[in-house]
Amino acid sequence: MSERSEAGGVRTAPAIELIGATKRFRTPSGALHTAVRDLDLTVAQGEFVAVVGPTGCGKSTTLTLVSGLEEPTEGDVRVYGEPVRGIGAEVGFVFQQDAVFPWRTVLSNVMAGPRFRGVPAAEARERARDWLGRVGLAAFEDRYPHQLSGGMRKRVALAQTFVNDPTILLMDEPFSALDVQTRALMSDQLLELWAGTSSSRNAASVVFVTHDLDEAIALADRVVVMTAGPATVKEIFTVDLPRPRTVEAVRLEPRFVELYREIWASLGEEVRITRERGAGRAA
Ligand SMILES: Nc1ncnc2c1ncn2[C@@H]1O[C@H](COP(=O)(O)OP(=O)(O)OP(=O)(O)O)[C@@H](O)[C@H]1O
Repeated sequence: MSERSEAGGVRTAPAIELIGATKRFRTPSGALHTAVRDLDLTVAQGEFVAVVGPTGCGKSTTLTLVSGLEEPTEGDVRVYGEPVRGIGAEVGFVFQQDAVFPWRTVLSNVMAGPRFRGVPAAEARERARDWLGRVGLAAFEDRYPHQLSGGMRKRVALAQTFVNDPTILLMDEPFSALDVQTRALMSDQLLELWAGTSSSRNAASVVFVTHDLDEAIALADRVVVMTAGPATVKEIFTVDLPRPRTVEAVRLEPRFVELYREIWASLGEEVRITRERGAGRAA
């Protein structure tokens, strides 16, 4: 049996397990659409896994199964060895869209999560300020989201997520709306924040969905290639590049280029299948 951190024990189960997970949705016409099919994936505690796959194949649906927002139609989804039931307190999300409250200041946005979880205001404020410092926004705590750049808003979103001390981070194309340079800086910042959790008992495990194979290799310990929809795991590649990494430097390593070529051979085939099926066709 897995032990929970509240008991102070060491958890032995993997952070995430999807075992034969299948998800079918009923479409507006009443037909059943399979988004995820018989998917097996295990994410170890403290591991950073990137998920790549053709557009519409079922990557986001896979994340929603882990988050507890959706239940699998068949199969099991477990977090620390326990079946997922509803949204777990240990799970943090970062999506493509900003999840900031526009009417609240930066500080108030970052405090919102801990306050919602019952942390007293003074402590929540202290924790929020600590995280705003770590993401380089200490001087901006009184600003409103519309007064920030896209990259700064993303940093607020990261602070908002990490302040809740999640041990599972689900990230769905979190940086895709950013320009290339800001994106690289954000990726480095994410790697730093994630590495900062590794010395603690609650090392964070990350599942990072992206369309960008460069980003996937630069960030992850393993890259999971999904099939054309319905999504299932096609192949998993171990990224044997040393850490700490910075995304701009790691891209120049010969091993990076080799990995890119190997993974693209697998991913490109699925992208072609999806294209041949034609945009918008339901599988
Ligand atoms: N709630 C839902 N009801 C019906 N169909 C859904 C629902 N959610 C997702 N789908 C369908 O499931 C399939 C997979 O969608 P999903 O968003 O998981 O793909 P994705 O790989 O994340 O896509 P993208 O790469 O474009 O972001 C799509 O065909 C989508 O239309």
